[in-house]
Amino acid sequence: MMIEFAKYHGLGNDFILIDNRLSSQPVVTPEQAIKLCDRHFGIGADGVIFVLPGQNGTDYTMRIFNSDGSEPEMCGNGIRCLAAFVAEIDGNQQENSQKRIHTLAGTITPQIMSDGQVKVDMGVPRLLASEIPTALGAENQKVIDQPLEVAGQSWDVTCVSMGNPHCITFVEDVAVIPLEKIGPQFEHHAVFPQRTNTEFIQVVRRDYLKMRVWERGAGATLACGTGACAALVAGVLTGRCDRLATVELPGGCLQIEWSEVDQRLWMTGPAQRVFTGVVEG
Ligand SMILES: N[C@@H](CCC[C@H](N)C(=O)O)C(=O)O
Repeated sequence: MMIEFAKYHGLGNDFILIDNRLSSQPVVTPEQAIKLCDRHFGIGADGVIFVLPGQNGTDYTMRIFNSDGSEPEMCGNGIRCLAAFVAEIDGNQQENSQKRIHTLAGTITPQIMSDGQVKVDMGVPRLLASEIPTALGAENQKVIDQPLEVAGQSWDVTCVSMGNPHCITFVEDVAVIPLEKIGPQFEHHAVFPQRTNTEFIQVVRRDYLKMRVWERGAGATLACGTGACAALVAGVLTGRCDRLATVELPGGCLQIEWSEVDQRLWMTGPAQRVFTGVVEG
C-alpha cells in the first residue's frame, strides 16, 4: 500500500503527517509506524501523526504513534505541525485561523499567528498523583519536589500531566546529564504505571529555563511541547520561575505562559514543513 505523507518538525521534534480525513481509524498500524520512524530503514521521525475527522463538534481529531508504536494522549510540537498541515490540506492559509482539535487529552486549540508561529491553548494541567498517574505520594495529592531514587541517586521530582505524564527535575547544569543512561530508568520506573516523559531543567533566570528531555516511547528528542509546559508549571509550583517564560530546548525556544486567571497554558513556537512524499506501507 502506498501512503502519501508530509514530513514536518517543531524545533527538531519531527513527525510524519498523514491526511487521514476519510477514515476514523489510522491508515497505518503501530508496527508500520515503527518502520516509518526508523532513521535508517524508513523516513525517520519521532512519531506519526494522523489528521482524522473531528469528534464532539471539533474540526479534526489528532492521533499519534510514538516511534516505538505506543500511542500518547497529546503532543505539543505535533499539534503545531498538525495546524500547519491542516492549513495546507484545507487550502486555508488565513492568518489567525483557529482550529479545535480533538485529542485523547481533550480539545486543544492551535492558532496560526501573523508571523507564522503557532500559538496553542494547551488546556489546564492536571496535578494529582492519580491523574499523572504515579504511585509517588497519595492519590489525591500533588507530587512536588518528592525524592525519587534513580540510578543510585535521589532526585527531587515534580509530576505534571498535560494529558500525558511528565516528571520534572531541576538540575544545576543540563549539559552534564547522562540522558541516554538515566532517561530509560525514569521512563520505566515502577512508580509510573504508564511510563513517563522526563524533563531535566536548569533555571537560568526566573523567565528563562533550559531543558533536555527523555520522551516516553521516543527517547531523547530535540524538543517537547507538552514537556516545556509541564516544566513551567513545575517551576511555578516550586517557586523557581515566573508564569511566563522562554524554554530553551536543544532544537530552539518555546514561549510558555500559565494564566493565573483560568489556569490554562499557552505555548507558542514554530512548525515547519520539510518535504512531502509517498512511501510503501
Ligand atoms: N514530543 C511531544 C510529546 C510526544 C508524546 C510523548 N512521547 C508521550 O509518550 O507522552 C510534545 O511535543 O509534546
